[in-house]
Amino acid sequence: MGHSFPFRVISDPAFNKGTAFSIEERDRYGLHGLLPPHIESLDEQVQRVYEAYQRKDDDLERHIYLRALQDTNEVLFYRLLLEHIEEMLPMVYTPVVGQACQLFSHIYRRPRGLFISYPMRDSIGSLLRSRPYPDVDVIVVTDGERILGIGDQGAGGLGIPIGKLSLYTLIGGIRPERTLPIVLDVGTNNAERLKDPEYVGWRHERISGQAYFDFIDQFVKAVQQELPQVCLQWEDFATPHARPILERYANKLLTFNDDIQGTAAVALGAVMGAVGVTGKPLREQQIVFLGAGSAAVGVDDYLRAALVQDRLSEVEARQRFWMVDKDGLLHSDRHDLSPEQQVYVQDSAKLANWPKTAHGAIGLADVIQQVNATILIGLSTVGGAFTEPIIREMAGKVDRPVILPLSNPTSRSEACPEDLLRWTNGRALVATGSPYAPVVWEGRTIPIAQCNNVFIFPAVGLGVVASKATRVTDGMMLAAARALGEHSPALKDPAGSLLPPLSEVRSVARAIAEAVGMEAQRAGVTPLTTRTELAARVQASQWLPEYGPVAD
Ligand SMILES: NC(=O)C1=CN([C@@H]2O[C@H](COP(=O)(O)OP(=O)(O)OC[C@H]3O[C@@H](n4cnc5c(N)ncnc54)[C@H](OP(=O)(O)O)[C@@H]3O)[C@@H](O)[C@H]2O)C=CC1
Ligand SMILES: CC(=O)C(=O)O
Ligand SMILES: [Mg+2]
Repeated sequence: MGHSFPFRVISDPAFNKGTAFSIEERDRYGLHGLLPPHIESLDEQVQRVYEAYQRKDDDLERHIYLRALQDTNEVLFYRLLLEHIEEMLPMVYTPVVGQACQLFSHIYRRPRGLFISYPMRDSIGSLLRSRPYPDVDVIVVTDGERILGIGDQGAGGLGIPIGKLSLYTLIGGIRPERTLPIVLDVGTNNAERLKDPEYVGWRHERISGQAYFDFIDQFVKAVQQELPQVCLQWEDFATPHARPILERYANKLLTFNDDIQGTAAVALGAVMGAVGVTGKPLREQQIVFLGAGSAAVGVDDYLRAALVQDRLSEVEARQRFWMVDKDGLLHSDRHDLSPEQQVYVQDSAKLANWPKTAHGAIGLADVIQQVNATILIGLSTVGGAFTEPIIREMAGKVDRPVILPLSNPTSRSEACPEDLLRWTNGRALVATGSPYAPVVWEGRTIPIAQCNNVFIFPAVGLGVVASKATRVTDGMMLAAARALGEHSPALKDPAGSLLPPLSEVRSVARAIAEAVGMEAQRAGVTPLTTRTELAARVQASQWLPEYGPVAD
């Protein structure tokens, strides 16, 4: 038996106001009796749910509580988050969302988003037509294979698109009912998930090779047919799939890969802030990376573009990168590298006298010993890899070492800020992928910036929606990075954070969205308008969680 509309209005999280429904609305929708008689304001509701939240005594329970609130009343969920953004972002996003993905099958409550599983590959169009709301501005899709730094989570990976889209709404102001999280369930190679009797995904090893790419093609075609204007964001795909997918579709639809392009833009923004503090121009930096996967190579590509803009030749710019992966430094004698990685190899002839392992590999410690590194970036998934000797060695050769351990979640961070500041006598300029509390050093409180693509993707979403762009170009992402860099508190105060505080993230998102929209016009991927008109559209498009009239 289906529900009548009066019941739906309180069971649909996009329209539900709970105890805030007015007398007129209660009359109109027949809600008397279903709700307690006292009518609350949104502020009173926020107070009540915050009290309930504070009663939870572990982070996973806090995550579950917030997700349940999101599935009950979205305005209230987003208002609560907005008022407690620093406290709650880690609960809906990294690090706690990692645990939520691992335990997805155990904490699953209500449907949100779409499961598109491989056995249903010939009905993707009809699965998309089951979406709860007709108009969609942004899809975040994952196949669950490289969830943060914790690997293959199969269908549990859906937790990431749900979390990312919450931030598109919270920060970018994309209306909640116009977002759609999707998991492409192509199986899992995670033995623990496969043997878990409660696993909710398709119990099968991952589909690979041509069959995998054909499936992606079927998905993209169905999206183009059903939602031709949507922005399709790829998230947490493993490197062998992430780059080919991006290259195949970037020029054909409104799409981007957040781990490659969003990470690159935020890292460039943070580096710009850091370079402003050190006083040493970008063209004088030597940049060492631990990790050479899709995130790291994405960051290389944008930093390289910035180095060339700073008057280095293409060849000189490439030589500034020292990339270390599991098999050591990337150099010209290695035959295991992808074309994107080969751009960053060092000439092996120059390394002849460097110390090497028995297998001929050059590790991070040796690179730091041989090179006067000024910037050290971690995108390796290896918690604690920036050890005390490595950091002390680096800090012995540079006044203000820039150290960015960017891997997520917290357990995978290459170092914790407190150690980095201790080992460098408070001189390091630090930003991390997951959030950390400020560090007190010799009586000074040092804020730790969260260098995470959360500063970019919601703003890019807002920019493309407001400007009606039809593509996301690298130029638009670089414009986002520059706009973010200009908001670095460190530019005004050398003791300030490299990136803005979360309390300013919505206003910074508007500035980034404008820069993205202007660059989209320059690139010819959106109709022309004035900066003033664009700014007005950005402002008007950024939804604020407030109760409005209920749609009939
Ligand atoms: N802060 C942020 O905004 C973002 C952070 N990230 C984080 O970045 C990390 C990496 O993501 P991604 O590039 O997509 O993942 P990949 O798996 O593609 O990359 C990991 C890289 O690290 C290397 N690596 C693994 N173990 C070691 C080791 N012991 N020593 C040296 N190198 C090692 C891998 O080498 P090999 O190829 O040889 O295995 C690979 O090059 C994740 O933790 C993710 O959470 C990602 C996006 C955004
Ligand atoms: C932040 C992010 O996108 C990641 O760690 O994968
Ligand atoms: Mg990611």
